[in-house]
Amino acid sequence: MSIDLEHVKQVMAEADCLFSQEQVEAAMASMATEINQALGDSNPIVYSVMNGGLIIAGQLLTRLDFPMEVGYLHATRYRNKLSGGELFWKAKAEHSLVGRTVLIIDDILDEGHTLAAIVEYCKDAGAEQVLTAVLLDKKHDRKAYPGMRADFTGLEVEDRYIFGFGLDYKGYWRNAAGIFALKGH
Ligand SMILES: O=P(O)(O)OC[C@H]1O[C@H](OP(=O)(O)OP(=O)(O)O)[C@H](O)[C@@H]1O
Ligand code: HPA
Repeated sequence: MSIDLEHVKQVMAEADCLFSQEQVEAAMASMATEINQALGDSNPIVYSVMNGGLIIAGQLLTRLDFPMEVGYLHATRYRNKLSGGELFWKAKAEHSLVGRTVLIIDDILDEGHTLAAIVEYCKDAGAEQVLTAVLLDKKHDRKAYPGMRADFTGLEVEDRYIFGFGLDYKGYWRNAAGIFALKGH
């Protein structure tokens, strides 16, 4: 489906900037410090969750200072819409996860169904320990289970439709260097 580029530009022009690039980078630096302390000796496999996890993973990984293997998983449940549906797997792990520590990196824990399913998948595949890191945790009471949190969180974000730093508006603005909220949502 094609989208009107003028509309895409208008969305950015009208959006509210919730966090600047500097604030996001400071949050990633704090996450990296925590992850370096927690996982330094665990020889983990680190997976980014495509597509949204691409930017945060790329920028977080260079701040991590220990040996690791890196790969990606691709699971999606929003598919360019503003609300989530059933989880659709596009790519699963290429490594054996048996006995391994796995770190999953994603852009956002919104309702948490995506991360919950990925953690379950990794455990079913034999991972000894599965940890999760998200740039954003959206504040609301609709989590997959009460009190759900990632092991490492960068920033808490209000309950609006968010884009930038990997998060998209209808497939666009993943490249935006800040965290933005859609006008009226
Ligand atoms: O916590 P949840 O409510 O499950 O939502 C979070 C997930 O939604 C987004 O992915 P999406 O399905 O939009 O695919 P994308 O990464 O390709 O944008 C985001 O990147 C997370 O993976
Ligand atoms: O607020 C959001 N924005 C973009 N993608 C998302 N996936 C889950 N929540 C969001």
